[in-house]
Amino acid sequence: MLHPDIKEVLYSEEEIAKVTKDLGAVLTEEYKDKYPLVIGILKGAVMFMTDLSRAMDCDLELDFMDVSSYGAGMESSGDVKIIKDLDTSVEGRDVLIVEDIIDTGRTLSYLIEIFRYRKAKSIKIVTLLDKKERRAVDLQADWVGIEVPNEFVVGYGLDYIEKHRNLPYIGVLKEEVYQ
Ligand SMILES: O=P(O)(O)OC[C@H]1O[C@H](OP(=O)(O)OP(=O)(O)O)[C@H](O)[C@@H]1O
Ligand code: HPA
Ligand SMILES: [Mg+2]
Repeated sequence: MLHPDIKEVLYSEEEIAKVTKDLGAVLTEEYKDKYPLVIGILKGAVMFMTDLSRAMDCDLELDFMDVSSYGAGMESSGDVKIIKDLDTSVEGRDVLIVEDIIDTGRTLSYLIEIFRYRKAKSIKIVTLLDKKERRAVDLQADWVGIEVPNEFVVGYGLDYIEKHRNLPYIGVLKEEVYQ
């Protein structure tokens, strides 16, 4: 049943699974002899990371990093903080950053700067969702699952004040929920 806070489902569980499987096949080819360090950005990317990595039929290493730029609101502050760093060194590694959504691009441009400074061999980005209209900095993903309209979306990892990450689909919140 549709959650009462959700106005509309944008992408169903089945559509997300198909996009993820297709991206997994492309990434399998790209990384089959590279033993990449696949880095999920907590918490939003958790669902996508677990499904995508299982769709990649090659050896890889998983790690997680938690950065925050949004606080509790709906607007990125641009002030990115590391909440949890990686356990692994990126030096000399082929790094694949996994994100649930790119919005302003600030989170990822900060991470790319850090991984460059730490001497990663290559740094690429895969994101399930790309909200291109909202970009505030020059940042492009290498692989995009779905381009999303400029609406606040939740589900499949994405939250509104920590809620709705567990919805199996991606939907748009009703205005009355955040107004
Ligand atoms: O392109 P940007 O404007 O930087 O926004 C995208 C980032 O914002 C969200 O994370 P958030 O910082 O809200 O934390 P969360 O993943 O724990 O929800 C999302 O998961 C991305 O990581
Ligand atoms: O549309 C969004 N939904 C949830 N979290 C987000 N972080 C950036 N954009 C979004
Ligand atoms: Mg995030």
